[in-house]
Amino acid sequence: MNFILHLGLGSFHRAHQAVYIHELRQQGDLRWAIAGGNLRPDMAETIHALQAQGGRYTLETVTPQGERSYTRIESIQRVIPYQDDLAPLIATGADPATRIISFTVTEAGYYLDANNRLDWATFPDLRADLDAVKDGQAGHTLYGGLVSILRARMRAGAGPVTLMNCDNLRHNGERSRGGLLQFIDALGDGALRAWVETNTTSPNAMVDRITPRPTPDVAERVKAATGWEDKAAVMGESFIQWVIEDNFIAGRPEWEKVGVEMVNSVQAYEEAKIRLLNATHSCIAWAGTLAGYRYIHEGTHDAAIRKMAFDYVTDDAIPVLLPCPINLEQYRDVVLDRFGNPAIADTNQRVAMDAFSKIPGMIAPTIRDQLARGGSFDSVAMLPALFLAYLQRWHAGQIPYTYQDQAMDPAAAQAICEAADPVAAYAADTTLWGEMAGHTQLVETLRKAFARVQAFVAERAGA
Ligand SMILES: NC(=O)c1ccc[n+]([C@@H]2O[C@H](COP(=O)([O-])OP(=O)(O)OC[C@H]3O[C@@H](n4cnc5c(N)ncnc54)[C@H](O)[C@@H]3O)[C@@H](O)[C@H]2O)c1
Ligand SMILES: OC[C@@H](O)C(O)[C@H](O)CO
Repeated sequence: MNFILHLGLGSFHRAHQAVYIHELRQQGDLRWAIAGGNLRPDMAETIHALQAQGGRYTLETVTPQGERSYTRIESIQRVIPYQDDLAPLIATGADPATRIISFTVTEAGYYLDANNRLDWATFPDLRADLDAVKDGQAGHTLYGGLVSILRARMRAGAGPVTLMNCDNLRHNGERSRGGLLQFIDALGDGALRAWVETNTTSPNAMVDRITPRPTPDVAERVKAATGWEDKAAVMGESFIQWVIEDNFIAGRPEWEKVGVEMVNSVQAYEEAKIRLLNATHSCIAWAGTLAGYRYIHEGTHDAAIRKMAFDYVTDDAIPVLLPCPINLEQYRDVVLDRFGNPAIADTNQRVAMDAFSKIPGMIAPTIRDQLARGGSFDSVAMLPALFLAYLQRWHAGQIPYTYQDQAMDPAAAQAICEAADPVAAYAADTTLWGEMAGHTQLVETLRKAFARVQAFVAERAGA
């Protein structure tokens, strides 16, 4: 049997990649299975539960009409519990039966700046990881972890392996490969660099299925529907899509038999997904939080919030994506319908997170493209303006949930909020804006957008 070693055994992997392999196995193709674990000591309870359940768990899916279905997923054949030296993960990665190493480590797990350079200055944990790997310890960022695994694989002569990124990141294969090679260069390991260049490929991919953080009621519904006491149940929308560039150096599952689109270039799909779905999702989460909503579907059904999202896509995002083989107006409408499904009950908390990675990765590119073509970017500017208002609430301790942001420097965020001119300070932040930081048109457009956001917030406060 061939293995995919997956790093980052979160909800999304279990509602997406694991489902496709499960479906292949259900068709009788037992040639591939998944081994998975985390690079960090998080989700200990879920990993423990998964291990106790032999890697099996129930997936609940919900259609736009609210119909629910339950499937017991059996493709994760090996659950690798976390240990500090990552020895079991490294051993699995160095096993010749492992032909693909895939990963979901969140958008914040890549540490790249707008020029695709590793941002050592902003992310001290990256430097700490490099030092740990230099000292012969296992790395715990994606790059340090992969170096530990790939060095062991090279030494074991275990052969080529595909590195498959499944995160929402533009050019996700290429960019994470670039980060990995820079990390190896910083280590000064020329032999590993040469081995990686010859023995690995990194296909780009677009992944899609809204997968909320499972709440206790998922397990309750699973129990009621199946009788199974499942401590690792997940839920997602019925919609699912995966488009992958067909660039696998050591073989791959016959994914096309279960609906995966294998293509030469994923670019049109990823741009549509990142700009029309992910950026819009963040818009609704930030605006929805400011308006006092808890769930994404509530903000989606609020006419003012829906208009901000619709105008952003229509006025500013679609024009810079044309020409495009995808019908982008239709894509926009389907996405808004998906967000509006109350049965998904996805929270603003999950979607609002990691803005300091999502703004540069998902929103700034549209501003950059509009600036380059001399176009207006009033509608897209509403998104970062919403986040500035959100950040000010966070600073005032008024966000009604914990805001998580791995890329945010709290001191820099505090300085923005306390500045005499917060808009100018925000527009000057290089983590968010790269080379556009401080650009006059950026400052002025953000200022106008922020005034509109303040009017929206004031109106809601008075309502
Ligand atoms: N949930 C969705 O709707 C969805 C849909 C499409 C794509 N994705 C992608 O999957 C990612 C994870 O989503 P999820 O729902 O599984 O989240 P999750 O919180 O359930 O899991 C996050 C996983 O990432 C790992 N991780 C987090 N930060 C890391 C870091 N800095 N270095 C190494 N590992 C790290 C954790 O160990 C965990 O395994 C998203 O950030 C996104 O890129 C999610
Ligand atoms: O925008 C937040 C994402 O996690 C989103 O749920 C996902 O990308 C949908 O595929």
